[in-house]
Amino acid sequence: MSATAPVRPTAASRSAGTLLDFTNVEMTFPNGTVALRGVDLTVKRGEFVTVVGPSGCGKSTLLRIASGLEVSSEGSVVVDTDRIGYVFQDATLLPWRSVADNVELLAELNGMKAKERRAKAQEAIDLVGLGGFEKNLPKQLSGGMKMRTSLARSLTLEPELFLFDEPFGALDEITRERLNDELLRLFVEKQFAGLFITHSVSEAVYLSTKVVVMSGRPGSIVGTFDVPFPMPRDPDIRFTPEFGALVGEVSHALREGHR
Ligand SMILES: Nc1ncnc2c1ncn2[C@@H]1O[C@H](COP(=O)(O)OP(=O)(O)OP(=O)(O)O)[C@@H](O)[C@H]1O
Repeated sequence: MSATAPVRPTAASRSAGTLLDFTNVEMTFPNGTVALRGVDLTVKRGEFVTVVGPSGCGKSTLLRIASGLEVSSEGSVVVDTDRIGYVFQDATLLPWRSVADNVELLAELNGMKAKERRAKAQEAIDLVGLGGFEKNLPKQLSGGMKMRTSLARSLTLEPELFLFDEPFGALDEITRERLNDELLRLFVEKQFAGLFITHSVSEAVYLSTKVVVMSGRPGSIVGTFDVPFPMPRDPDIRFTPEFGALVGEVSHALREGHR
């Protein structure tokens, strides 16, 4: 197989509710760096899939290929939706725009009419708990509030598939845990499918219906773990022996894949 941009799905994958399907995906950059090799990955409706792996193993590359920002050099990538949300490591807010105007940006770029996008933005702002901060500029926000603004901006487009590139990595633990709970609430309420990147194994297990472990570069998948805990999740689940045991198993696979 040769370089492939994302393509539309077949009837079979559509009926299985598959939104994203990677088969034998490889990524070699023009400078010869092989970032991904033989990656098979699916994300279906109702799933929240988290990818953990060592630094530089190709996690962001995988997300960029899923979003269409990058084209894989080998393999097939099938994406069954146009409504893709993307939240980056950095909130990427425009410093001169207020929270409300930042949240409206994607809808504005997509040509949504002013009245509709204002209503959508306000709904998204309320959903992420930023009501009352609409007029604030980014410099007047905490790190957590910036990420909430970034989340709200993507929510205005009502994504079916939401891609998250380690969005909470720079936040303190309390804020991160709070945002994990907010994200789970949104996942249950808005019913998007998620593909989430993190370095934190406990964050991965807490958020996900499935955790995928990648090896060191070139990244390939060395383990897949179904997470059996029901949604919505009780934050105290983190302190149960079952949760600890699964975190242990994923951590073990991560260490093995990094040898
Ligand atoms: N445009 C590019 N050209 C050449 N090499 C690249 C390019 N983009 C990424 N790489 C390389 O590909 C590998 C994977 O990068 P990527 O950012 O996907 O890793 P990552 O797992 O997300 O890393 P981290 O966890 O540190 O964010 C790295 O070695 C990186 O240097």
